[in-house]
Amino acid sequence: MAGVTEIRVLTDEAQFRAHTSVFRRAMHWGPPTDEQWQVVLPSYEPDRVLAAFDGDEMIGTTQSYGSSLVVPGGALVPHAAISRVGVRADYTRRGVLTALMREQLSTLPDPVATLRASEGRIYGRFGYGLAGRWRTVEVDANRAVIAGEMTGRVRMIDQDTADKLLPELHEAVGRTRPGQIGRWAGWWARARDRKSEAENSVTVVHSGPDGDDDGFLTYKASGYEDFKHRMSIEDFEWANDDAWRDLWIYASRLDLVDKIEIDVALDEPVSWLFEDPRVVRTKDVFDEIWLRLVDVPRMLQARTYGSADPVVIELRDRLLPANDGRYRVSPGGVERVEEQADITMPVDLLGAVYFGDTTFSQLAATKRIAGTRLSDADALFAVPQKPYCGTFF
Ligand SMILES: CC(=O)SCCNC(=O)CCNC(=O)[C@H](O)C(C)(C)COP(=O)(O)OP(=O)(O)OC[C@H]1O[C@@H](n2cnc3c(N)ncnc32)[C@H](O)[C@@H]1OP(=O)(O)O
Repeated sequence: MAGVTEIRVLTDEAQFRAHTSVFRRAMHWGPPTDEQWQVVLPSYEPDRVLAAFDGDEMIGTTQSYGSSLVVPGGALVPHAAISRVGVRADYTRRGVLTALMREQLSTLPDPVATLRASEGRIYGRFGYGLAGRWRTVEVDANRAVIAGEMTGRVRMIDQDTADKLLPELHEAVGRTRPGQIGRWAGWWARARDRKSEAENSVTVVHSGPDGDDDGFLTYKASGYEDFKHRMSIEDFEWANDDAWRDLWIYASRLDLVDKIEIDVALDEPVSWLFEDPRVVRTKDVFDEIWLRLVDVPRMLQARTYGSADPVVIELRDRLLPANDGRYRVSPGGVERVEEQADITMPVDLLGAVYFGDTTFSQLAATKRIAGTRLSDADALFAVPQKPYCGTFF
């Protein structure tokens, strides 16, 4: 659509509302009502909203939310959460999204971006790699026995208290695992609204023996049948193993609950909690984090590495050529070099291995990358914990 599509930064509320409508239409949803719009508005952050225009008509959208991201080793880096990507159905497959992505990536203030993809084939070409997945598990609550008692205390809080406490608790306990992100004001506004719609949404907070709050759980029940419910855990964060285990004890001992459903990290050891590990069944594994390394040198420096001999990676980045080049990765850090490369790969696949959800050897087996010294690269990028975000946007 060269020559017709113009990308503009949107600045006022009327444009933001049109932006939401164009995106929602692309998703086959209707425009927001006045009431819905009041909930959506706080998610529009100045300088982060882009739209494609054909003359005066808005035909495509994208935006980002300012956030933070935990990388392997525990550092927190500024992060753009990308959302509301849509192109009007009468303008698709003419390069509108390509123009939006180009502009967005070249103007982002953050060194890294992530998104949740509606389809698996859209974002690789723009340098996003599938970097983390979640596992949906179902627990048979009737047979779910956890031996022993709680070490701390769980208390139920009302909605007003949750509105104040959860953002603070998330800052304190919800940004420890690689892949977890800071939540922005608009995210909390949507979460509050969803909870007020579901009148039976409940939040409990955990405190340890010292009395300090160190975890929380938000859940709701549905599907009442034969006096039993299905319980969905919608938000669950903790600072330590005791808080995690105590909150699971609470959930598994709730009366009138038949099944518990929750999305967890691939390596969360839920089955080991229960006397009978078969009470936990994996229903699905699905992609969660699509990661775009925007400033590759900075992001490679931000994470830590395992011990192995150094490896030189030659990187190609079609949309951000400043990232092109060779990087020598060693346990002590990363530097740009001119020497011969061991492994050659595009930026989306560097995103895929960045959190350690997949490995260089696995990608080489599929012929997606080529190279030698793959096991050294695997050891350098190996992580003790699988990535998981747990914040949907
Ligand atoms: C983070 C989020 O918000 S996820 C939500 C994403 N939005 C949606 O799914 C809403 C419905 N879909 C849409 O709005 C549009 O189809 C979009 C945004 C996915 C794509 O927009 P388009 O303007 O058609 O993309 P564009 O024309 O730039 O396509 C670039 C390339 O990607 C390919 N492509 C685009 N969308 C898809 C897709 N859904 N499946 C497969 N290939 C695709 C195109 O074929 C094209 O390939 P080419 O360069 O080899 O010719």
